[in-house]
Amino acid sequence: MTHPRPPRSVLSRLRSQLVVSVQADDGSPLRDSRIIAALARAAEVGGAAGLRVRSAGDVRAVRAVSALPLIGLTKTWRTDTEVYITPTPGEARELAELGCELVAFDATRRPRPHPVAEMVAAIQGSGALALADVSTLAEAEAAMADGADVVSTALSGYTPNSPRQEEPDFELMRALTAAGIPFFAEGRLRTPAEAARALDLGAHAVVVGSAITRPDDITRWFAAALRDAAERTVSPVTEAL
Ligand SMILES: CC(=O)N[C@H](C=O)[C@@H](O)[C@H](O)[C@H](O)COP(=O)(O)O
Repeated sequence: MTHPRPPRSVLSRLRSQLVVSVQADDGSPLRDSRIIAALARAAEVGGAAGLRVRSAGDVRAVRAVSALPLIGLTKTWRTDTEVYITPTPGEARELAELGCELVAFDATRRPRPHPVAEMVAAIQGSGALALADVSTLAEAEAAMADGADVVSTALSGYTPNSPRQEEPDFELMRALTAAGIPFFAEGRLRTPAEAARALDLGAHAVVVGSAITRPDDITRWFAAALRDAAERTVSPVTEAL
């Protein structure tokens, strides 16, 4: 059976908009589809124009409460490959068939179970747009040549080929714009100012996850900052207590 691809107007709907990634990691107390659906609704109420959601179960739960465009993905860790974001055509097809307008998949240049072109064909053939998660400009160029509709900077900092850094990869954003490649800015965007800067650098849309939907991580950032500060100074007033 062939599926019509969603109109690319989904992309125009997302132009210059905020997409919220609503994911809970394994082991997080939030890893429950009902909680993910509530977080997704909260993001929608706050003004998100799209949602990025992990797993078929979470996609079903979010679809039931929101009509926003969905970017679906799976995270499947295997021993034979480092590729874990939607590694197989079967997973991609399931997400598209559940109604995700876009399916995100790892399009990095590492040993992979399925070629990028095969993933793109599976996604587009099931009626969704193919969002290639990349870590470098070269990977983005290759993914576009293989037919991807748009790329995301989601994997910069997480592959051997990309710089590990605390900041979002603004350099990669600049390079993608210079190369004329449409991209979603994603990864380590922590503040509204950083999100706005990504748009200034040419992002089509901006995807924010942890800073909005991972309170466990946000707590870690605050706790670590306080630990560092406490090592620097403790006020004598406090010391006396
Ligand atoms: C590297 C990887 O596996 N990224 C995942 C991709 O879906 C998610 O864990 C991130 O939360 C998402 O990319 C948004 O980024 P941030 O949470 O930094 O705003």
